[in-house]
This record gives sequence, C-alpha cells and structure tokens, in this order.
Amino acid sequence: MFEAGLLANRRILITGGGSGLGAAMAARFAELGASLVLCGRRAEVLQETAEQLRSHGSQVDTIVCDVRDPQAVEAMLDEIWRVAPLDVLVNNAAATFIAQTERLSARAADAILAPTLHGAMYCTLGAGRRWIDGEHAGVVLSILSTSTITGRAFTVPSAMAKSAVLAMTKSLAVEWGPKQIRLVAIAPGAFPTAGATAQLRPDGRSADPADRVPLGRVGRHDELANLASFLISDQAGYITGEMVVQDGGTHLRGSGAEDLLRWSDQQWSAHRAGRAKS
Ligand SMILES: CCCCC/C=C/C(=O)SCCNC(=O)CCNC(=O)[C@H](O)C(C)(C)COP(=O)(O)OP(=O)(O)OC[C@H]1O[C@@H](n2cnc3c(N)ncnc32)[C@H](O)[C@@H]1OP(=O)(O)O
Ligand SMILES: NC(=O)C1=CN([C@@H]2O[C@H](COP(=O)(O)OP(=O)(O)OC[C@H]3O[C@@H](n4cnc5c(N)ncnc54)[C@H](OP(=O)(O)O)[C@@H]3O)[C@@H](O)[C@H]2O)C=CC1
Repeated sequence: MFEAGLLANRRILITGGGSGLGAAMAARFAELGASLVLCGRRAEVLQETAEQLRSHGSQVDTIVCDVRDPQAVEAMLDEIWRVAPLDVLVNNAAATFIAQTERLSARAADAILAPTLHGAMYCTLGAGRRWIDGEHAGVVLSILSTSTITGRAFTVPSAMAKSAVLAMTKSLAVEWGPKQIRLVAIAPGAFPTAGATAQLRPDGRSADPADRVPLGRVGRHDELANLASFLISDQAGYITGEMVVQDGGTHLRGSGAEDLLRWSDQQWSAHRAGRAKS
C-alpha cells in the first residue's frame, strides 16, 4: 500500500509499544524502514516484542519507563537523544476501566488520568522542547478515542483525558507549527486487544462489539497501523491539528456505553468485587 522505505531514517518512540496497538504500529513502522524505541513498564513484554521485530532485521531499542513519572520520562528522552534525536513520538500508552463515576475514588480517577493525560503531556513537552532547542522537525501522533466526540458514560476519566490530549494536539499544532512540528491523532473504535478487552468487556456486557459497528466488524490492527504510518509520514506533511476517526461509523450511532445504563447496582458491585478477587 505504501512505497518501500516510507519511514526510512525515521526514529520513532512508541509509548506502550510492547503490546496491543502499540506493538502493531511498531511492526508496521519497522516494515516501512523506521528505527524504533519502545517504552512501557514491563521489561519482559518490551523485550519479547523487540526480539520479534529484530528477527526481521529491524533496529529496535527498549526503555522501561512509567510515563506517569515526569523524571522517568525526562531520563528516557535524554537516553534517546544521547544517541540521536527522535523524529516521531507516538503517545499510545493509556489506561481505562469501566466504573460508576460517582463511586470512583480520587486514586481511581488518577490511575486513569496519570498515564493517559499526564503521560502524554510529559512526553510531548519533553520531545517538543528538544526538537525546538535542536531546530529539528518532529511529529506527535496521539492515539485517542471517539469519546472525544461523544463523551462516554462509565469511562469518564478516560474520556476527559483523551479530550484534553485532543486539545493539546490542536493547540500545539498552532504554537509549534512555525517550528515544523506537526501534531495529529487517531480516534480508534473497537480494535480488540488483550488490554482493552480486560478493562472494557467484562462478563455481562452485550456480547459482540462488532454488533454495534455499521460496517459490521471490529477494526484490524493493520488498518490502524497503516493509518498511523500515513499520518506520521511526509505524505501527510500538510496535516496538523487533526484527529482522524477510524471506527467503522460506530460513534455516529452512540458512544458505546448505552448497554451499561441497564446494569444494576448489584451488577456493578459484583464487577468491583470480581476485580478485587482477580
Ligand atoms: C471503544 C472504547 C474505547 C475506549 C477508549 C480507551 C481505551 C483504552 O484505553 S484500552 C487500554 C486499556 N489498557 C489498560 O488499561 C492498560 C493499563 N492499565 C493499568 O495500568 C491498570 O489496569 C489500571 C491502572 C487501569 C488499574 O490497575 P490496578 O492495578 O487495578 O490499579 P490500582 O490497584 O493501582 O488501583 C488504583 C485505584 O483504581 C481503582 N480501580 C481499579 N480498577 C477499578 C475498577 N474496575 N473499578 C473501580 N475502581 C477501580 C482501585 O480500587 C484503586 O483505587 P482505591 O481503591 O481508592 O485505592
Ligand atoms: N483497543 C481499542 O479498541 C482501543 C484503544 N484505544 C487506545 O489505543 C491505545 C492502545 O490501546 P491498547 O493497545 O488496546 O491497550 P493495551 O492495554 O493493550 O496497551 C497499553 C500499553 O500501554 C502501556 N502502558 C500502560 N500504562 C503505562 C505507563 N504508566 N507507562 C508506560 N506504559 C504504559 C502498557 O504496557 P505496561 O503495562 O507494560 O506499562 C501497554 O503496552 C490506548 O491509548 C487506548 O486508549 C482507543 C480506543 C479503542
């Protein structure tokens, strides 16, 4: 679909690049010639993904980093820049779970806001500052959600965090445009991953997420990885401050949380208790 070498000589950091959609993007970017840095909290997950990519000849480094920690983010970026500047940052790491919002503790809200909003902001500001100081062009791609358009009941901290990162994307597109830094975003619909399924699809939710999709199926990881490849490439060099929705039309019929309005307090209690046991 793309010319070979579309991303040659691009050095790309993917937060949460060891699993799920982050790993899918890593594989596609590597096929297109990029060199990669993958970060996340679990060293073994990062290693496994990196080894698979290296076995196909790709240049992949891994750094254990919790993006909730601003000092850890700065240390990671220093380590990366000691070798060479990044060209692209992908803000992909995030967290969510379903819960009745009025029952969220402050710790629970922060467990979502910290990686999803603060983590993306720390990485973006750190990369941007280095690009501006070094007069280096850059691209920030953030993986968001259609909750930025519809809002979403029962995952309110995630909807708030994603909306804030969209605001950052639009605002910095203007502020950093003259510095040749582009900011773009993708709002995926349902792209099943182990992480998303564990957090969002417990027993008791209506069965098949594809049922709600006008196009009749969930997204394929390669579809998201291809859109991401385009948006970070020079082919999209005149696009900035935009979020592309990739959801098979789903958000046009609702936010996707409507089935949870029918859950009883007993069901919510059982869900919370089940989580405590697991
Ligand atoms: C089409 C839909 C699109 C939606 C858009 C977004 C999608 C995604 O983001 S999918 C990606 C999902 N992946 C992840 O979430 C991976 C990262 N996840 C994590 O790091 C963790 O799972 C976690 C941070 C979300 C929760 O980790 P856990 O170890 O359970 O957290 P803590 O023990 O530190 O607890 C903190 C705090 O949060 C409360 N809590 C946790 N789970 C729930 C829950 N299901 N319901 C209510 N409250 C919960 C927990 O009780 C703690 O609060 P306190 O009890 O007050 O201490
Ligand atoms: N899958 C889907 O249907 C949808 C996904 N999205 C978005 O796509 C992105 C990827 O989601 P998905 O692949 O499903 O999620 P996963 O849970 O599979 O992956 C999340 C990744 O982020 C990493 N991560 C989580 N917290 C931190 C942290 N504090 N510091 C560093 N890394 C962290 C995890 O690694 P580790 O645990 O080792 O730190 C993991 O590799 C997210 O932004 C999500 O909100 C949006 C809409 C739908």
